[in-house]
Amino acid sequence: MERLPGGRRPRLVSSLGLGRRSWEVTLDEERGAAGLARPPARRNCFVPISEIIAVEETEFNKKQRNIGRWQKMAKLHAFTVHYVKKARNHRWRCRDATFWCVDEHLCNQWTQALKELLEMQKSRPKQLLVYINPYGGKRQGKRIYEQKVAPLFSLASISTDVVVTEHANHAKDNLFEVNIYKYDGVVCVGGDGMFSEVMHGLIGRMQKDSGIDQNNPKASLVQCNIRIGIIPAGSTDCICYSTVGISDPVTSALHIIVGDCQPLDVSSVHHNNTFLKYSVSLLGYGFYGDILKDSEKKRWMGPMRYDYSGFKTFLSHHYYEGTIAYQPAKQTHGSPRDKESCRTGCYICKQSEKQLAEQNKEHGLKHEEGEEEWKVIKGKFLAINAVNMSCACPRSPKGLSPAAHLADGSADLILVRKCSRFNFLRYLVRHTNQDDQFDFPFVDVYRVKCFQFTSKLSEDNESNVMDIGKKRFGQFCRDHPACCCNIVNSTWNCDGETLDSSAIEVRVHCQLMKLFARGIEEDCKDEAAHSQSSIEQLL
Ligand SMILES: Nc1ncnc2c1ncn2[C@@H]1O[C@H](COP(=O)(O)OP(=O)(O)OP(=O)(O)O)[C@@H](O)[C@H]1O
Ligand SMILES: CCCCCCCCCCCCC/C=C/[C@@H](O)[C@H](CO)NC(=O)CCCCC
Ligand SMILES: [Ca+2]
Repeated sequence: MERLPGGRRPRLVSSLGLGRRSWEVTLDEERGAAGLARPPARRNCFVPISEIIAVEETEFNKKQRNIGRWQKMAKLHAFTVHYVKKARNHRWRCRDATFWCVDEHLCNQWTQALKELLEMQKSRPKQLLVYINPYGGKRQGKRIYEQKVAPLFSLASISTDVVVTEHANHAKDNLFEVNIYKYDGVVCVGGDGMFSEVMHGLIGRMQKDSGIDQNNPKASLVQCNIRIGIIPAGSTDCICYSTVGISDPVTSALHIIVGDCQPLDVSSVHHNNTFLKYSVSLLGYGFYGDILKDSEKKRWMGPMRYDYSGFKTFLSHHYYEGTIAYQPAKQTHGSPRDKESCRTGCYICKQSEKQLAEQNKEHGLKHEEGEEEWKVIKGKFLAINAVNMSCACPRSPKGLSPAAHLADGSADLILVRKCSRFNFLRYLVRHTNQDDQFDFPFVDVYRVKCFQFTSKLSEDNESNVMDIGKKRFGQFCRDHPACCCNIVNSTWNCDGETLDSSAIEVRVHCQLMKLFARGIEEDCKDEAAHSQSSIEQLL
């Protein structure tokens, strides 16, 4: 085909068959879309090129019958376009449309042009490294990958190296050994814990290869440009749900195929200049730490373990004393009490991206310590939750902090002070409905860029190292036996992994890594326009 200046193809407009009818089909490179219209009524629809999964020549007679007289008159030539169909609740599905015509040359011209345009989608992965946790969630990871995901990858001509993990940390250790640079992305099939493993492997490997010491809490970490794709097959799947809007393996596979990219903030957790963990979703002490610790003993229950341990922990109603010091995130434009949530193309996250690029230009990788003041809060808390993202999941569809941003360089620090069981239940119920969960006198929320926490017990231990009599681990408050003030420490729940250290230092690293996702898309308000734009509706 002849090219226009700049190498572009002229607009391709042809009369092609689809189903039993003839359509005016357009390939508009400038608009980045392929569309079809049916004269004279001109009902039309367009599919963005970026949402076409694959194009293939089709043996017409095998696939399509019943198109009437055309089939008898001449040999028909056909090609099939596989594309993304957006359904309700952020669910994506793969649909196909087979176009036919009598002119073989025209058919080849269309197939060729579409294939070339797909080749030009440079953000699409060609080679992926896949880790499957066969024991995550309901133990369906392998089946989900083989039946729902692998066929789509193969349709999109993505080649894969697949590792089914044999033990915990298998994926993480493996990422330090393989040549990760030959892959366009790493896919984890499992839950938040499996994602965490892959993220630790990738971030750790990047720092190792760049000579950066992860034990230094002030180190500026090297961004990881190898994207991670999450095929949800775990118990909570909070990271997938909060970044895609649904926990659905086919939807996630399609986001990987079309090459979506969503930057993500990562918090580093240190104790005494020793690196402990990274966190992207929930870093929770008290309620969520205790649930996790109890539920780990009941892994055999599958996802139900969280309901069982959640109920038990709620009844135990333990609170913990400690001190939190934090630096507010002054550079971000939002607030945790905003009514707007982080959505695809989020303005606030875009601003943070610009700031980050400017900072890197000015200081390179050198970390500039801010002069901002530290705020200090002492108290008795039922829960201390720091979230880098909303933490929406099927159990809590708007999450623990509905206005938290995926990539603004900050975390929301939620402090739930000692209160009655009834009030705590009211707070928990608001995780699941539309009411404002921060509108309680015993709940405070701050947007922070870093914080430190020291439990009362570790403060006491530090100041009275010699006074062994004061270390009464495992006992309850002697002064008030019925007060539920537990003088043992709680545990940190770090993205679903336990962390026993009760004195930690946390810092948010803006957009340290990237996912094959695009954030949650705005709901299509105009349902009529939405349905009109689907090929199925036209046929
Ligand atoms: N082959 C394996 N055998 C045992 N444990 C494994 C294996 N592969 C991975 N793991 C570990 O299993 C843990 C839990 O896995 P995963 O996150 O997939 O499921 P989950 O805990 O049910 O879901 P969620 O994290 O969403 O609550 C991870 O921390 C991971 O390190
Ligand atoms: C009476 C109704 C009360 C209902 C209360 C429901 C509250 C649900 C909130 C869920 C918040 C999930 C936050 C995400 C945490 C993940 O990083 C982590 C790893 O997967 N999951 C858990 O710790 C699992 C945590 C599960 C807690 C139940
Ligand atoms: Ca954030």
